[in-house]
Amino acid sequence: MTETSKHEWDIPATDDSPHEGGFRADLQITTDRGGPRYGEMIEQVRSFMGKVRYASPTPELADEVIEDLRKLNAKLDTMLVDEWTTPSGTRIDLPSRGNITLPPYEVKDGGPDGVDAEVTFEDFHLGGNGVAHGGHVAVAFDDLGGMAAALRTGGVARTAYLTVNYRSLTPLNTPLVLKTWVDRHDGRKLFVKGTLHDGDRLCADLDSLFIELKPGQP
Ligand SMILES: CCCCCCCCCCCC(=O)SCCNC(=O)CCNC(=O)[C@H](O)C(C)(C)COP(=O)(O)OP(=O)(O)OC[C@H]1O[C@@H](n2cnc3c(N)ncnc32)[C@H](O)[C@@H]1OP(=O)(O)O
Repeated sequence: MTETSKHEWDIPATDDSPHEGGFRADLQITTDRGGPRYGEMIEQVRSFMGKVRYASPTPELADEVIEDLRKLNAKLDTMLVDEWTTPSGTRIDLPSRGNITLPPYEVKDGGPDGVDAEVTFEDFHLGGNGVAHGGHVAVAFDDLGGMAAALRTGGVARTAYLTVNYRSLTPLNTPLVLKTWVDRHDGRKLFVKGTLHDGDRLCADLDSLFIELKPGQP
């Protein structure tokens, strides 16, 4: 483990919250980790990734960018922590909880009845012909579908299946409305539905099953 494991947010395992596999029952949600400008840092990385998708650098510029990135990677190498203590994924004050791997979304409303979010697929999420890659649409549904399941049960659920029906093209750089809700709840099984709209136009819909995890389930 790295030096940073000594930080106060490194939560020890307890009988109530075993860490072997699965998700931690008491994963701490904070807005402190990463500092006040962590969101800006994520934004810069997102912007960079979008530019990489479209840039055609000269060999000289590629050399420069490689050197710059080596330096940035070396800086972050000094600050690596485990998945439970990184701010990425728990910064609920930031779009997509500060998780760089998700398309940026803002939860407008969320509770046991479902989640209402605004998601924007950016240049980085380009599939082809100027519209979003279907895989990124599925990622957004997976996370926000999982959130609807989690808010219903108060525990963490894992995707058993996820069917996305692509009904029309999903534009980039446009705020879209993504809704998910638990359609049926049967024991540990949560059947979650969802929709993605650009204004009145349905871009995609979701049919999925999430299974509530048992404590310590790998
Ligand atoms: C603010 C913070 C918010 C935080 C919000 C954060 C949200 C993040 C969400 C991200 C979610 C992910 O991407 S999770 C990563 C992607 N998913 C995975 O890797 C899952 C891999 N698969 C598994 O781990 C497992 O197969 C499970 C956990 C899904 C199920 O295994 P299990 O727990 O042993 O349960 P099992 O007995 O098999 O199944 C329970 C019941 O479900 C049924 N079942 C299981 N799988 C299926 C299936 N594919 N299709 C139909 N039915 C199924 C079984 O028949 C059974 O029904 P019956 O006999 O009881 O009737």
